[in-house]
Amino acid sequence: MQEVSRLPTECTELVLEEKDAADWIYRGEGAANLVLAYKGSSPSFVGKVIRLQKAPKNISQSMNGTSVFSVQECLLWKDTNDLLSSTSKENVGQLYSLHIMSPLLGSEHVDPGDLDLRKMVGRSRMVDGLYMLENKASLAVIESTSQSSEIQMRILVSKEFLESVEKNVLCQRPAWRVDAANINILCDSALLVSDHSVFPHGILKEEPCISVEIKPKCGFLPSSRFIAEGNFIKRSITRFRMHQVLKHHEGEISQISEYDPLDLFSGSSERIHKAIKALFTTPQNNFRIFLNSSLIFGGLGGGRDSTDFVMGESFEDKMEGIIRADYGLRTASFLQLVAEAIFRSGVLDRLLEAQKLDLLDIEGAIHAYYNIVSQPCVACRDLAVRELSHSLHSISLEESLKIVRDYLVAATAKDCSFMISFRPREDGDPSLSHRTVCLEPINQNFDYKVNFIDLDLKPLKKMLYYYELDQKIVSCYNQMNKEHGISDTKSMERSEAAGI
Ligand SMILES: O=P(O)(O)O[C@@H]1[C@@H](OP(=O)(O)O)[C@H](OP(=O)(O)O)[C@H](O)[C@H](OP(=O)(O)O)[C@H]1OP(=O)(O)O
Ligand SMILES: Nc1ncnc2c1ncn2[C@@H]1O[C@H](COP(=O)(O)OP(=O)(O)OP(=O)(O)O)[C@@H](O)[C@H]1O
Ligand SMILES: [Zn+2]
Repeated sequence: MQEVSRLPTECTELVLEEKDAADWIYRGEGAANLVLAYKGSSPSFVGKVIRLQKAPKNISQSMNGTSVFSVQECLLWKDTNDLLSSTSKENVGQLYSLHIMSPLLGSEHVDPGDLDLRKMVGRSRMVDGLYMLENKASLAVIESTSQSSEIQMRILVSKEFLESVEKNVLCQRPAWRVDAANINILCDSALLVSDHSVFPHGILKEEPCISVEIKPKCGFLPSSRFIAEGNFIKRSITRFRMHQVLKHHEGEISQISEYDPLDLFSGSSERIHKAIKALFTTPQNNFRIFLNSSLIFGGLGGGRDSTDFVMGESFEDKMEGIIRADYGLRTASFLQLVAEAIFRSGVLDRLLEAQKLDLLDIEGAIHAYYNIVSQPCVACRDLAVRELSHSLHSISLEESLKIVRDYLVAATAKDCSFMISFRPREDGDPSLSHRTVCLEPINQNFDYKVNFIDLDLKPLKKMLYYYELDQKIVSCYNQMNKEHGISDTKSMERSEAAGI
């Protein structure tokens, strides 16, 4: 607690009011949050984005409303520092990202920031070597070793600010996102985080920064012994690829993605390159590119099925002055650069390990879930499943909690995204503040950094939904295979031929 007294005591409260709304512009959104970037000049906000919670219009979509922990969730996360004692449930996401996801993925890739602590209000305390500054709606978490930086913090937002922002961004939001949810205007705070599409101070120095956002999804094939025989296809085709078939079947996408997560997570530079090229061809909501924070490629707001990927002039033209390759070669060079940096960073190795915490697959974890909620197991209504999995219903509560906890952590790792940002490095620049990668064919160096985004806690009550969706994905895939005369064996042979 002593060190905390070194922190400034005279603080000014930060509240975003209606008059501030014009300074915040639409950056993007997912199912649960809407993100705004700052275009004003206040030093407190330059280089930041705010993440606002959304409120689903349809109650059945409100799975993410983790405003209150259930009794079982309290059991699940009881050993996680501070998660349950947080004064505001909105802070849970931050603590989860800090205490659970950051150690798994590497703290250097999880939300570094440089917000001025003097703007922080409220009381402070120290927990496990971390400064926690907190008031009713704000929380900053600062590593005790950190000189001047925070990780992320909440700021207060007025209802009028939210209403005004909601109006301003409406025309930029994809219609299907507008239909699904609005900004939650009952929320009185927002998460303020570093804008990962720029380098710190990049805007002020006017250096070009090109940033790629990738949602890689699950990068391994499950091998759990609890997978039912009828679902064996899961061992040879990724969930992503099977889910594509379902999405296509349901008209959610008009084209099957060429991307296969197994390539991206393969650890082979050639296959990573193949994955990046496939993502560029069929970006869906898995790939977008920003130039100086503006989207230049891919769908805004989690575009599901954009066919018009490039905004304005061609991507090749946009790379002029950034990639020093001849006209016609810049796009290919850039994709090679992205692949090379991902390969060298090793960042996906850690993400894959986190995803693999899902040891038993949902077909195993679902039984542990029912042990925890003490309800009749829905999966065991099927006799064959009951026989295969009966051992899971005799394990201890602690074992069940561990299985489900690990499953949910893995679910976050399977759904998060990362942003990899590049800025050309001046020849002869001796500073070594970031990692550097060289685009060999043209001998051009770039600084790069990698940051994970969307490391939210998944609610326990999603387990049944996960089980049902999994069954739906597999049965749709099997059905399509049957209709097209492709047997499981043939699918497996194809996968093997593709080197999977
Ligand atoms: O189940 P999935 O794989 O479809 O993942 C959902 C994502 O769909 P997609 O990546 O397009 O297939 C989905 O993304 P979109 O809304 O489709 O862009 C969400 O990320 C969802 O998470 P949450 O409900 O916001 O916590 C994701 O749900 P979780 O399964 O991660 O809980
Ligand atoms: N820190 C950040 N820096 C820059 N851009 C960001 C940042 N956080 C989010 N974004 C942008 O905002 C978009 C939506 O954010 P995010 O993925 O956190 O939403 P979400 O609703 O939690 O997503 P999901 O649908 O996966 O649950 C991202 O796709 C990204 O383009
Ligand atoms: Zn069961």
